[in-house]
Amino acid sequence: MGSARITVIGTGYVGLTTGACLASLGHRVTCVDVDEVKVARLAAGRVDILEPGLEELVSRGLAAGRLSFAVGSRGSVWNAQAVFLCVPTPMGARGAADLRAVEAVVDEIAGTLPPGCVVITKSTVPVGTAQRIRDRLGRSDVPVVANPEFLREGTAVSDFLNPDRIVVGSDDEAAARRVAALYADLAAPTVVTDAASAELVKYAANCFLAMKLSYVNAMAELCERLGADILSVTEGMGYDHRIGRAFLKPGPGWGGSCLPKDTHALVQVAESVGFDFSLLSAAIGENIAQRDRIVAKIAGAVGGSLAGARIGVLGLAFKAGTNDLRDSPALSVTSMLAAHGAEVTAYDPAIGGDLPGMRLVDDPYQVAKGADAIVVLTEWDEFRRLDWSYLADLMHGDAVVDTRNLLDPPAILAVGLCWLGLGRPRVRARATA
Ligand SMILES: NC(=O)C1=CN([C@@H]2O[C@H](COP(=O)(O)OP(=O)(O)OC[C@H]3O[C@@H](n4cnc5c(N)ncnc54)[C@H](O)[C@@H]3O)[C@@H](O)[C@H]2O)C=CC1
Ligand SMILES: O=C(O)[C@H]1O[C@H](OP(=O)(O)OP(=O)(O)OC[C@H]2O[C@@H](n3ccc(=O)[nH]c3=O)[C@H](O)[C@@H]2O)[C@H](O)[C@@H](O)[C@@H]1O
Repeated sequence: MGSARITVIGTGYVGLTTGACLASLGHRVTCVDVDEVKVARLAAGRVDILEPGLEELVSRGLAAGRLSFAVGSRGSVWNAQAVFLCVPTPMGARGAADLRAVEAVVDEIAGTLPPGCVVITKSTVPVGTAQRIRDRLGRSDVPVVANPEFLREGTAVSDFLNPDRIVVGSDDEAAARRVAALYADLAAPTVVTDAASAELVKYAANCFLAMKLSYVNAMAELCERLGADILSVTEGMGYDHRIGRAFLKPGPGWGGSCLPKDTHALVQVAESVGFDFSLLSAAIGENIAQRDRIVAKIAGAVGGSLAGARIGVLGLAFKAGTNDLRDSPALSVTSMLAAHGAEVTAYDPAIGGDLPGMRLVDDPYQVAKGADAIVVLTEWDEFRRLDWSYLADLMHGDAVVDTRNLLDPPAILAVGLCWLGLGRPRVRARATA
């Protein structure tokens, strides 16, 4: 397909990035959503999610006439050659993926899809979904192709345009190759396979990453108990090409809109075919334990009890570079602190407004006023550049709990504060030791 007519349904992180990037590759793209306000803002070139380069790409697409926005999918597919489904597939009952949005869209478009148009699942969907969509569409002239997306939030545009690989799977190989051709200009390694394998690649990759993180978080805990330093341990591991350096940073647990729901969904899919995926279940359990350990560490830093303790939190997003709070470990930790009776004041450079269980402020120094401890939960770069001497003056206590190992311990030590990282030796100022 040289320049194709494409409809993208769902304009969230994946849909909007897909639409804007495909338009930048020369395709003519209509992006559709049920949210009328969002569509109106996008049509005016306004992007509300924090994604470097996305707003510029949307503006360029609009100006070139290659990108447009519409409400409702039924009227937006009649002349499409390819329709991408990018709607949410959140965690549903017993951890399974909730496919109601996908099914609703399929029902809406079934009657208006032109013959030969390819329907593509870019949403993360369990094995068998492409087949179920085919059955639901009831259209022998409309092939369905699974084409999972691997972009990360915060780097969505650059990940989409520089993918490690493209995966396309269908029981109609020609249709899979037509979809692969949409990305020809990206010159990425391409896996052309059956639909079930393509669907499983996505879960296999996300769940592997989640297991790697649970492993490294457990290793950090072991380092603390054994007197080793996780930085040296992961450095030593990372030089092994079979392991690699990426995804070896301990933190307050892995979160976000995908790893948590996808791990649960795969455990559930395995269960449905009689396989107890205990390895993956253990990684999920380890992720819950990690949050408990962080809360215990903070309690220990303020003398054992959180009741009445004043905790200043730096960072709420599930990772730096995004304003997404979905399944953020930072939010679970802050709500656990509040549930234990702590008074939480929090700051995040990308988050404003009101959040339950905390006072949200718009200046990092305000979290320090009268605080017994400052806790770093998201690895925003700007926290490295804070004036720790000023923060120490504002604080009541002396503990800095750095759950991302982000800060420079000697700088904290130099102003008389105590630094506690994850899996690292505790650093305490000599005067207060
Ligand atoms: N967020 C991410 O980094 C990634 C997400 N995914 C997968 O992509 C899918 C979408 O995720 P996000 O983009 O994060 O979701 P999102 O929540 O950011 O956006 C989804 C959009 O779909 C719209 N929508 C819902 N029902 C609709 C309908 N019936 N018709 C039209 N629009 C509808 C919503 O209004 C919203 O704008 C999920 O399956 C997710 O697992 C895959 C890779 C990366
Ligand atoms: O399916 C998805 O939605 C996406 O899920 C993740 O991307 P994302 O959710 O944007 O976040 P990651 O960068 O993977 O981070 C996930 C969590 O792990 C944590 N993390 C990551 C790396 C690390 O070294 N340490 C660590 O604690 C992050 O803080 C965050 O809470 C995958 O990385 C993407 O490939 C995938 O497309």
